[in-house]
Amino acid sequence: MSLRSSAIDTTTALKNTSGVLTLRDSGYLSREPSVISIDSSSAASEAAPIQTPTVYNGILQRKEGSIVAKKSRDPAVQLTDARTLPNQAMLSDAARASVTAAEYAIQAAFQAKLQSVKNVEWENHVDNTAPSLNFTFVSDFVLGEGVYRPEADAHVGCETCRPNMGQNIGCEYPRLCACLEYAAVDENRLQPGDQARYVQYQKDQEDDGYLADSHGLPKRFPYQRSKDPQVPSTLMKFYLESRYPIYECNLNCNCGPICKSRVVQKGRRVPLVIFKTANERGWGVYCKEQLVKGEFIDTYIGEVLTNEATGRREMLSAEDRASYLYSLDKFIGDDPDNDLTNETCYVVDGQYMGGPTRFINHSCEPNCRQYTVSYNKHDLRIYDLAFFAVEDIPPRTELTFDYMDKDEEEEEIVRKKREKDAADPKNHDKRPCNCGARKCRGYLWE
Ligand SMILES: C[S@@+](CC[C@H](N)C(=O)[O-])C[C@H]1O[C@@H](n2cnc3c(N)ncnc32)[C@H](O)[C@@H]1O
Repeated sequence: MSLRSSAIDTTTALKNTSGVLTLRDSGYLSREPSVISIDSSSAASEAAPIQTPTVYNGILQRKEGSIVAKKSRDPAVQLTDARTLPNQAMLSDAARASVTAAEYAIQAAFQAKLQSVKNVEWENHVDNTAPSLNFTFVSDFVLGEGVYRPEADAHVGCETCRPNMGQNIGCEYPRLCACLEYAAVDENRLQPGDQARYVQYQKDQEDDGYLADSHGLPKRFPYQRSKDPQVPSTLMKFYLESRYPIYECNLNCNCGPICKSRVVQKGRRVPLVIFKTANERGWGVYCKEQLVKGEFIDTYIGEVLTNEATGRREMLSAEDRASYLYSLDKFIGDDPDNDLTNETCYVVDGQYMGGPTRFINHSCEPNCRQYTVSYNKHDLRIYDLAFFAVEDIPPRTELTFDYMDKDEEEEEIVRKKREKDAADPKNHDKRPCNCGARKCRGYLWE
């Protein structure tokens, strides 16, 4: 599971059936001016199929929160062919105008957007820009058309567990807790009587992967009490070092809210800052406080799209644009019905909607990693993408993760491969990586 090398155009013009051009956001305050153009002939036709606008000759006015295209009756208003914009007169006006006022307005507008997000600030010590206004902070996944997710009250919870259990480690029934049905087996706690069952489990794993039946075998709880009194809990070493999915207890579990198997679901508690990087990586994120190894940071959220909807967005995108796409492909191959494939799995798009983690940059030697966290073991399509610190991270250190989620390699091996890749002309169109790590692979995506 990795961040996809894909790009989405930031154009947000949507034309609804009433012929009104609606901006999904305050795009007209955008730092990068966008030319919005519609074909005036197709605008008149209610019944015409929605198509990408091409040319606009007329006036734009603000109406009930939308930008509306309107032809002027004033003969003094000259028609402008939008295909030739910006024209020479506009360019010379722009060259003379001060941009300071616009920059302040954009900064203030972004600051206003941030008000809705607890414990997140932004700063820029590099230039006067602010992050794109064409982005809305949300607090959960926003399901796109054709995306289905069972309601939280339909999740299967652990019934054997008693209220207020699990204060130390988890539900305290490592063999029986229903939530741990697919959790990693704890080989250290196998009893002699488990042997035959364990051999069968290993065979099942070949076919069923993460969904192999491990009922009755001792399982690993995901979290442990932290040594730092400021940090409630940290991810267990096994999970931190593996890519095994983490199963947390849910709304329907008997164990109650203080069970230790509830961390990611309680949300971010650390203060984050979105900041402008100085080396062509756009915006990045740091935490104002010290993070300890295994500490939960936040989840990656955004619009959850079908693969077709993602493909449509990708068609419109420019190749060199930043990518915010995350495929939810963790359980491909484990689905007993084989319905889940690269073509049918959902994709999280953080470009237009998301949280502060959508600004986290890539590093080939990262200090964070993204883990699969599920509350509904029967839903293989939607789960949380949760970031944890994989080392102690001092305050104000940029947070990074590996977009390709690669295993660590020896520096010398990486160096040789990087040099070979750099010499290969077929790599010259690839996006270069500016992470600056000693083990940098040279490119963001393969
Ligand atoms: C998920 S976004 C991260 C936030 C982004 N920097 C921004 O300003 O919105 C991913 C994009 O950030 C840029 N990026 C992230 N890490 C980078 C790196 N190590 N080197 C170069 N560009 C990077 C690339 O444009 C990439 O497509």
